Amino acid sequence: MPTGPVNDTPRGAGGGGKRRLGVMGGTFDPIHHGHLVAASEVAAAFHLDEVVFVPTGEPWQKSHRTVSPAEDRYLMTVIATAENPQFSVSRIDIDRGGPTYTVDTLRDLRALNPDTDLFFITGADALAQILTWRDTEELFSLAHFIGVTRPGHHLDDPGLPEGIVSLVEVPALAISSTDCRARVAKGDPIWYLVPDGVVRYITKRELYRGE
Ligand SMILES: Nc1ncnc2c1ncn2[C@@H]1O[C@H](COP(=O)(O)OP(=O)(O)OP(=O)(O)O)[C@@H](O)[C@H]1O
Ligand SMILES: O=C(O)c1ccc[n+]([C@@H]2O[C@H](COP(=O)([O-])O)[C@@H](O)[C@H]2O)c1
Repeated sequence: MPTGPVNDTPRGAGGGGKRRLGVMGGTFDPIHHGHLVAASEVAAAFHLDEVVFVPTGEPWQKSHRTVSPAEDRYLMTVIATAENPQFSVSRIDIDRGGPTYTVDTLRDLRALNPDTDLFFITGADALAQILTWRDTEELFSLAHFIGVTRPGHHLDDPGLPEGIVSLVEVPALAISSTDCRARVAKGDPIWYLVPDGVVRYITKRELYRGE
């Protein structure tokens, strides 16, 4: 359930039966069970109708490292979410091209989904960086933000305007994409850290072997 020092009631709650769309943005290189559990928990706690996973095009704050091709990250995200009728995947950030800014993601999703309240889901580490994102004033006007707990990171409101962020405790899964990539590179298993289909896709496409 939502916890924390901030207002737990999203602005859209009870807002005349509007559709409630969760947005899970990420590089998903690869997608893992930490992402899926976070989205599932927030969907339940905030009575979301759907959660759309949005793989980044070019994640500008990860420019210090090589990111796998967008099509591989997109397909892994589709494979991982395919069985859940509440989950979908959007190509908007990939197809827009160039560096990915969440303000563009949310603007585009607003245009595509009239009469819908947006809930952007972030882990504690991403939330801590949010004031460094592009156009934060407009960003915070487009969605309610939901920060979720993540092992190794402290979850706190980093100073968003009042009522914009809710903090939610989710089951602790100490999984990161970085660790999954390192495991594949070393020949260690990633079974049960990522969905089975994603393990098979990584093997088929020989991702992460040379890292
Ligand atoms: N284990 C986890 N628990 C909760 N939230 C998570 C977890 N892993 C990632 N997230 C959140 O999911 C979103 C997308 O994360 P991202 O795709 O960058 O995965 P990552 O594991 O952090 O990747 P990397 O290790 O390559 O930086 C971010 O908001 C991040 O905080
Ligand atoms: O808008 C920005 O400037 C911005 C900067 C860094 C990250 N983000 C978004 O935060 C989400 C998680 O990013 P990442 O890099 O942790 O995968 C993803 O949707 C990114 O597009 C957004």
